[in-house]
Amino acid sequence: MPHRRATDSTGIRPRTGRTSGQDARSGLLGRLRGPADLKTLGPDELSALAGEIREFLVQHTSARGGHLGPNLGVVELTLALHRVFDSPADPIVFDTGHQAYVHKILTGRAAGFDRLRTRGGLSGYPSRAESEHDWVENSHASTSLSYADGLAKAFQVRGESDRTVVAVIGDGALTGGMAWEALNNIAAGSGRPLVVVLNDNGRSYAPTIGGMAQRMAALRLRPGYERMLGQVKSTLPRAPVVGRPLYGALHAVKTAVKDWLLPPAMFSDLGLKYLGPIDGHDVEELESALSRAKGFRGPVLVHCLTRKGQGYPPAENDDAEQMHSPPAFDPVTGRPKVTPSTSWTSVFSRELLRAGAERDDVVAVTAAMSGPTGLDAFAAAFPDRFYDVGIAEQHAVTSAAGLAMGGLHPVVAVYATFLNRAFDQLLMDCALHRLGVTVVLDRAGITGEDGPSHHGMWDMSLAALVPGLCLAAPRDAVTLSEELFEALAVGDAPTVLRYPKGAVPQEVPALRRVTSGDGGPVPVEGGRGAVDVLAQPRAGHENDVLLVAVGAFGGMAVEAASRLADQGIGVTVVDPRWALPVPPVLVDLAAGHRLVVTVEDGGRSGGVGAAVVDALAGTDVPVQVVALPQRFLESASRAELLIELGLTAQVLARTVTETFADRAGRRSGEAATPAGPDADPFDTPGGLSGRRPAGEA
Ligand SMILES: Cc1ncc(C[n+]2csc(CCOP(=O)(O)OP(=O)(O)O)c2C)c(N)n1
Ligand SMILES: CC(=O)[C@@H](O)[C@H](O)COP(=O)(O)O
Ligand SMILES: [Mg+2]
Repeated sequence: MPHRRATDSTGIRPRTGRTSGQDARSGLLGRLRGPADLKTLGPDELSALAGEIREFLVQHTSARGGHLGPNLGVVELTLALHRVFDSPADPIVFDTGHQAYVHKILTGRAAGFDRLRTRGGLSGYPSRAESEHDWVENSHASTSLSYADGLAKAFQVRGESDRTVVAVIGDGALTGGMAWEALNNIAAGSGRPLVVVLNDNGRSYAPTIGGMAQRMAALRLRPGYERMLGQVKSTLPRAPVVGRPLYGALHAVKTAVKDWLLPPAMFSDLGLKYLGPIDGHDVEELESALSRAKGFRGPVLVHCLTRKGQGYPPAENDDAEQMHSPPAFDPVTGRPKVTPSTSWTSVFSRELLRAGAERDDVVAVTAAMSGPTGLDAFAAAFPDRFYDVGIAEQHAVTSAAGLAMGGLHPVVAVYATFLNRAFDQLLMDCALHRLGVTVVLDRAGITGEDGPSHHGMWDMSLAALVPGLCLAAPRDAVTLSEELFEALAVGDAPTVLRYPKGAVPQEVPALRRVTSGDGGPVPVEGGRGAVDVLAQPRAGHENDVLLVAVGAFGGMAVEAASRLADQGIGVTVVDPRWALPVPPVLVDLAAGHRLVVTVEDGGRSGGVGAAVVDALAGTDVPVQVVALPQRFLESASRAELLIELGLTAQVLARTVTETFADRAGRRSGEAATPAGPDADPFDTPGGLSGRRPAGEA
């Protein structure tokens, strides 16, 4: 349904120059202390406020990036929500939470946007520490309806029948299976006041896929629907003219006419009352529908048609993603402020395209993120071998198992943190059946400003649990290409590749590739099992330290080795390439060393370091594991967090120096670090976090 473009009434006139919290204190925004202040505003003030909010959003996301498109699309919706419901008594749960900036502005946090998504600043997602109005911090999609179902049941048990739970879920998030598990339960909760607000802008990043999305798109495009709706609406006098009661009655007539014309079978067949579709940019219409929904005192779905990027032409006209989550950009043109350097994602995209051209059994699967994971080029070149399954990682992995059973080699590209969703599918649907499915994990390790539920720090611990699964962590573009093609050569086990967010580092060349140890040649299948030596010590120090650098930390380890050589400590740096399971040749290489140190961009519990400790348990070689602490890491830039956690060449060198001096002679086979999963590896002597080595700034 083509929306009245807000630019007609609230067109954004972005100001150039520095943004400042000052604009949070000017105009209507400046008078806003909290949701209660909204209830006194009239239609014209609301329209003006919507315009101010849009301008505010553009100014503040342009500084450091952020979820501009989604938030521009929910300005009127969020205004109406806070005018109809009484947050926080009535919980408003935002699915994924990336579209909660307006909610934050309306709940007294506008001034904090100067430091949006910065270390210690305003989170880009709801934050319970920030406000009583915030409920869910997890940014993984499709969870809101389950939270809402639980909250509604809790209020029922506690006899708090005057409270209404509201869940705001996008059409994309609604493609997640968990959402339908929840809807099935919500629909049965007749006595529980729960309003599901479907924020339907027709897109995740790209247009939302699937039969449901097609059905809902039809609601917008149905011939005559818009005209009919317009005619019915135009006969409908505005509330101030006839008074709310009559307006409400006439509105009910209009809705009944629509329902009759467009019975929303999807939801009503579930037993869920359905209101809509509503113009998601008409505050008056939204308030009327939401008020009716609130009055229903049971489960009801309000279907709001919105537009991602509404009111800001660069976002409206961004056909790819409608500025879903742009990096810092020029507020006037919408163009990125910085031209991105070659990213891991772009290298993967290029190499997968090459694989697709060489092999017609290679197919690609995305969970609604073809752009961010680098599948767009493959999709354009091989549209019949590309599948977007929606925000449905579980389905993505098991349908890939089906693709493999059918004789193809699927490549499933997801962000590392979202693989958590599909662990059982990887374990039981892929590995148990010994299927050649390749999962490529972008944003592995510390990601940055998206905070704790986005850091990709769990994948190696999960992968290590899966019998038969092989995980590779490329250290640069060359090894990404090698290891991708090695993965595609594996037809009898799942393979995983993982690399971090951002720019791919300079090539880290190998001095040599070791495929066998003292015990004679080690079976190296298609590259798996071979280990790259990246640096080796001067004569006479060959057995001092073996530094096992996983993936993108290869370059840092080589630099640390150089620092250590200056201190007379000999370090052999190796990249295990296929890091899980631990290559046998690595065990051979470790033998005889006075100390083994592992360093990885992943959680310490059950990661590569833990696996190396296990592999060397029977030897007399002490092992120091350097990894991410097993806790939820804050939101900050990747660079800030790496420095804060001591994952730099300088601190790594100091750690090795301390450990070497202090522990290299310890009793046989004992891990140099207490390997308890909750022990913070950085608190060991010479540890990294909390206590910095002497002389560290
Ligand atoms: C489990 C999971 N997979 C993928 C993502 C990445 N992601 C963030 S927002 C988004 C699109 C959400 O679309 P929708 O729910 O329609 O919200 P909109 O952005 O359109 O407001 C995706 C795929 C995620 N947050 N969680
Ligand atoms: C909310 C969400 O999950 C995504 O939009 C994510 O924020 C994008 O992350 P990148 O910016 O790293 O692609
Ligand atoms: Mg959407």
